[in-house]
Amino acid sequence: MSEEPVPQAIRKLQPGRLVIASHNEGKVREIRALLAPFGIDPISAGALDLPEPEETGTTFIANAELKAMQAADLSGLPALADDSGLCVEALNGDPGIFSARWAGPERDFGLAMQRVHNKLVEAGPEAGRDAHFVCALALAWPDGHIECFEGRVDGTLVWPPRGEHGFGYDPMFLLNGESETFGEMDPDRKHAMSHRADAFAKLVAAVF
Ligand SMILES: O=c1nc[nH]c2c1ncn2[C@H]1C[C@H](O)[C@@H](COP(=O)(O)OP(=O)(O)OP(=O)(O)O)O1
Ligand SMILES: [Mg+2]
Repeated sequence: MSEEPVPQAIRKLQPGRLVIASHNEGKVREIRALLAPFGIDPISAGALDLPEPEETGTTFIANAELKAMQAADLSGLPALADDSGLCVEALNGDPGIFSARWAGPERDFGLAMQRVHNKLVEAGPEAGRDAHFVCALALAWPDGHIECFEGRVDGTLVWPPRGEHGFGYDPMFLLNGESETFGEMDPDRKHAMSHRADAFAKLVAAVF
């Protein structure tokens, strides 16, 4: 069996030598699963006790960049950050970059999903249920070099939420063409077709 050539960057990303600049367990789990086929076993920002930066950016990319740069700076290791969110067409893209903040300080996504639903009810019966997830990934190197990639998937919102898998808004998101919400889907299936998988494929194509 012939071996795949090992590209330059993957040699630099040695096991235990990449930080996932996220404090969200659900995301860290998904990013670990996406990196596993490359033999990369990353360290999480939480395990390194890195602080959670304030997300002052006005775009997903800007927030991913600031999280990745801070983690690379403080750890001296390459750092991968993810800034993501749910954008609802009838709500002009809300909650968007504020998706985590809609869950309040307790990060209660039952509450966040209820808020989305309430706003759609307020918007009236003609407001559609179309929505998309966005994932911006930023890979920052300790020398200051940074690379960014954005992924997206389109779907519709269901009510009530369905399923116990995943995290965040997964139980109310139905990917176009699917019958199970991201919350009902087997995690491997979600990892293969999510916005995070889309962004990750772009990162792999460019970096690895
Ligand atoms: O696949 C997903 N399935 C469901 N919900 C999702 C997903 N991807 C992002 N989301 C929602 C929830 C999350 O909390 C927020 C991201 O906010 P975002 O600031 O990027 O992440 P976060 O504050 O949870 O962790 P951190 O900034 O430490 O990476 O969007
Ligand atoms: Mg955040």
